[in-house]
Amino acid sequence: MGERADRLRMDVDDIETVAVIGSGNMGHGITEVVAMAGYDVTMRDIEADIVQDGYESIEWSLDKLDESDRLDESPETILDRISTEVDLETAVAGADIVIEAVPEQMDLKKDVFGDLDDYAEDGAILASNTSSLSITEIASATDRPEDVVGMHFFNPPVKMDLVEVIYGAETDDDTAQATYDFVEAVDKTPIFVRKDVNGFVVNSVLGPFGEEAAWMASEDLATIEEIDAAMVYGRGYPMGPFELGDLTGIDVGYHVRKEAGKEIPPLMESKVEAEELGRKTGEGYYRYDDGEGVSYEQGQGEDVDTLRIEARMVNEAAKLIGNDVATPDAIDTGMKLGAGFPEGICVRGDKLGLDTVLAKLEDLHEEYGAERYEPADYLVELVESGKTGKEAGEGFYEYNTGSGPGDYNTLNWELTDDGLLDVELDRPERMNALSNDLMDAVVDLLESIDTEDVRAVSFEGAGDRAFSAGADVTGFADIEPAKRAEPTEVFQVVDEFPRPTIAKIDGYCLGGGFELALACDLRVATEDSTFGFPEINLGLLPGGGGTQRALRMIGEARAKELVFRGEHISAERAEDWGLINRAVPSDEYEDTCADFLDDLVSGPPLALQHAKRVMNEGADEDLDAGLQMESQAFALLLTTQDAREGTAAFQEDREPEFTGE
Ligand SMILES: C/C=C/C(=O)SCCNC(=O)CCNC(=O)[C@H](O)C(C)(C)COP(=O)(O)OP(=O)(O)OC[C@H]1O[C@@H](n2cnc3c(N)ncnc32)[C@H](O)[C@@H]1OP(=O)(O)O
Repeated sequence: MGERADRLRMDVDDIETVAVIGSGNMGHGITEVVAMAGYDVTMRDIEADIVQDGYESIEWSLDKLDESDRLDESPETILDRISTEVDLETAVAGADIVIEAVPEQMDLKKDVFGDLDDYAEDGAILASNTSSLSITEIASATDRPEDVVGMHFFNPPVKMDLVEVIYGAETDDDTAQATYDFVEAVDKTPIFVRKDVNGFVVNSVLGPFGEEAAWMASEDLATIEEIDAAMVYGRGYPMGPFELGDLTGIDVGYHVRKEAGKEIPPLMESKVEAEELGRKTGEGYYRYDDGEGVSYEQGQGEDVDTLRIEARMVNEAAKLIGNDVATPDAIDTGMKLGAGFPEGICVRGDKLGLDTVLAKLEDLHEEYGAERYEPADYLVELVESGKTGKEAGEGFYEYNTGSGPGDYNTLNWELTDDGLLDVELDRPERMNALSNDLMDAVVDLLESIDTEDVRAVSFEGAGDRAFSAGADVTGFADIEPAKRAEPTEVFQVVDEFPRPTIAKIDGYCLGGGFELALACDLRVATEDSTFGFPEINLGLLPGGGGTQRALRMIGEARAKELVFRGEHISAERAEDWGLINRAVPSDEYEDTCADFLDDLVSGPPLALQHAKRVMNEGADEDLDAGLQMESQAFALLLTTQDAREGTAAFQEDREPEFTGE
């Protein structure tokens, strides 16, 4: 066990050895994640056969990851870190953190925690992977509730990025912080749930998604298919509420609501009574065994009152924030990573207008008198103080009001002292797909930043899988064709930005993502990156300049091959065809990018600006016109201080210092 001078100063660096209790779906998934991150881990279950099944599932999963090149090490190396055990005392001996993942029954969990209290090392973190039970009550089975914390992985842990870190009533801050840091150390994204509320964050907000939909269908306000179609095609959710209910099991949500003493929508009640519980029983809201299964279509449900469902989710978020359970950022991260929402619910609330959301809830409350529509105090407070959302400049978040770039939900940026504007597309859970929000953020950043402070711009994608996998296809249903008939602003703004731009590409660079990279001046990629215009497979064409920029760059035959066939090409081929400047091995990538950027940042700003302009504009002109533009720019640059400095430095055999004057 790691040395700990003072157990209250628990730190992630103290954690070396992990025990996972339970080898079912969650238990073996968590074991795999922890071992992949380099920790020694013991997985324990009550019988040798059961724990062996879990181990074999890990072997299978690691092989699959290996086949698709998703492992940094061999499956054997990772498996070597995993041992299996049946005896609980042996399993937890020496473990710095114990993660319990036994079935969701309070009595069973309390038994396990009672035993952990006896056997686990003094000061070890005792974490429960419960998705719905009270951490405070689980902790009450021990004499050390300050060491007990919730650590809710989502299913399947290997694929899902989110982990909720939940405080019980007595959880020590150091325990919670070390757990949070440990989640990051195993390459997952943690969010704090600072109070032990029913449903934690994700299930609290997600609750009304299925429930309000069921109330609406119970009252014949719309059909199941209409509501699902409206939420998916109209509002961009990855699944309809009924489709999701059938997948997770209608009884699951039903029991959670029953235990919380909530009123149950009649449709949900009748499905549970008839034991039509979803996919697992062959019938739920849809019929699977004897029917066509999920059967909604685009265009259905255009009149469905989707605000009713979204207003209730926004209200849940407001309750969590007002009660200091979670921040808007944590909630939004949770909903995107844990529930696949196209954007955070707080961002969505701000866009809908919190006054609109409040008015909807008040109308419903007046009509039905039901507690579920009662507006959260915090929501009322925001609206009364004029913080009604994005349009007002502040809601759950503060927005940029035009006095310079601000913080963005889907994009991170930093301007270094030497003038590098470092931009990160930040939607790793969606392969950094370009949502309207993200494209607006890029435009806002480039248009509001003071160009004088910038010497070069670099774009990269967050996470380790993609630069960007294209425009966000889930938002296509919202686009009005008439509005899309003009070139998309973001590609123009990047193309015309008066400083050199570079795309740093590590992973998928597809569709609109590829077009963003092509709108940059230069492109450096890892050899493992993949490029392509898959739009044709969606019945579309590259709509962000791809047909035109690729054509001019690589000629008709190759551009048409890319666009017509929609196939992915390797970085090697992209380099060979002249689509990118360099394809380099991963271990040379950062250095190569740094070399490019050093040259751009220390180069003469005015000369770079004019070189970029005449090359961009000249590409569309005949040679004479292009040469004319070039000569004019050359003459103009001769009058600059930078040109004098450059020539003087050459003669004096020193490095020039360009100032842009
Ligand atoms: C004007 C411009 C037009 C366009 O750009 S149209 C879009 C063109 N792009 C595409 O068609 C690419 C779509 N994406 C893919 O084909 C695949 O992804 C990849 C090959 C890039 C990776 O495949 P895999 O490794 O199996 O990952 P995964 O489970 O498909 O993706 C992880 C999550 O990312 C979401 N996602 C990926 N690309 C997009 C996208 N373009 N728009 C919206 N979401 C996207 C997925 O759905 C999924 O999400 P979940 O985990 O919730 O299932």
